[in-house]
Amino acid sequence: MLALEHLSYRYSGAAQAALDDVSLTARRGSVLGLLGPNGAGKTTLISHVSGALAVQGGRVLVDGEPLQAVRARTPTRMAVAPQDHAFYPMLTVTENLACFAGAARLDGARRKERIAACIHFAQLESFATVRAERLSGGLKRRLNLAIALLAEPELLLFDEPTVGVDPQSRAFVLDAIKTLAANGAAVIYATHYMEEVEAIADRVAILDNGRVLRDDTLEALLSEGERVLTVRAEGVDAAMLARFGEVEQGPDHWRVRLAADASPAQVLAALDASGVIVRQAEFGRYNLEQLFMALTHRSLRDA
Ligand SMILES: Nc1ncnc2c1ncn2[C@@H]1O[C@H](COP(=O)(O)OP(=O)(O)OP(=O)(O)O)[C@@H](O)[C@H]1O
Repeated sequence: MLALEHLSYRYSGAAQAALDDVSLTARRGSVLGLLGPNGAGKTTLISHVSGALAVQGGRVLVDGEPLQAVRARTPTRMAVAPQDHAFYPMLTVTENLACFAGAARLDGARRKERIAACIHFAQLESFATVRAERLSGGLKRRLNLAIALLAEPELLLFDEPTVGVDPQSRAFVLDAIKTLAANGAAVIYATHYMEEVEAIADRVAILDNGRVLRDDTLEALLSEGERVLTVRAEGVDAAMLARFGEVEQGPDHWRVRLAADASPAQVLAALDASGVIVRQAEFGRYNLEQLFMALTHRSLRDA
């Protein structure tokens, strides 16, 4: 549904591009997890789709048509649940929804029906008459979600919607987003929590320094791990390992992404034959965190 093609963006005065040749697709019925540390470019990317930033280089297409044209004709086809709280703190939950329903040009019976449906979807019934400023962090996020859903958008973008949220609301928000995709929406979910991406995304784009390092199905990214051998040993050098696959040296270990025809047993036998004493060897799956570290040489949590 949404296609970003070679999108590049540099903030005025910035030394580095915030987005550098980013190409990605978001499909109906699917969650695209946008995973990257602070400063990776997630918000910049989302701001393009929300219309907050004008395209400098590349294209943003919705079903093949330029985003700007689609937005001008049907502005409510897409919605963003931003990182910040996007509501009026002095108004109650229902008053906020009524206000945003007006802005989305919903009226009459449909307006009433959508407000009730969104309150119900975000499970905010007990808080309908509570002023937004008095809600907990988790409830505020749920209000953000309810507002984003008012006009039944086909494309939904979430920017770190669970930051500062209690575990119960976090689980609720993740489930709700999964349901929206299952009902046919195209969802982009930006976060730096890889466990959330593992929980809800069908496809994952790993973003760092404005560039897409990987873009693949979650399954494909996770299955890469079956071919990774980590070794802790004295006296190893890269040349001993290079013929078995791609070699990386960590602070106290060597990691080999095994080539298709290499097995962990072959590597260990070769090290043994070279007189290396292996202290520890580990063969297993990459999870997203390890994949991220392998790609960027830093941790997602510390980044
Ligand atoms: N208004 C701005 N002016 C100049 N540079 C900016 C501006 N907003 C963001 N940047 C820079 O652009 C890069 C991408 O930032 P962006 O906010 O898109 O990243 P992010 O992945 O959303 O991170 P975060 O989770 O911290 O919001 C960063 O280097 C950031 O410092």
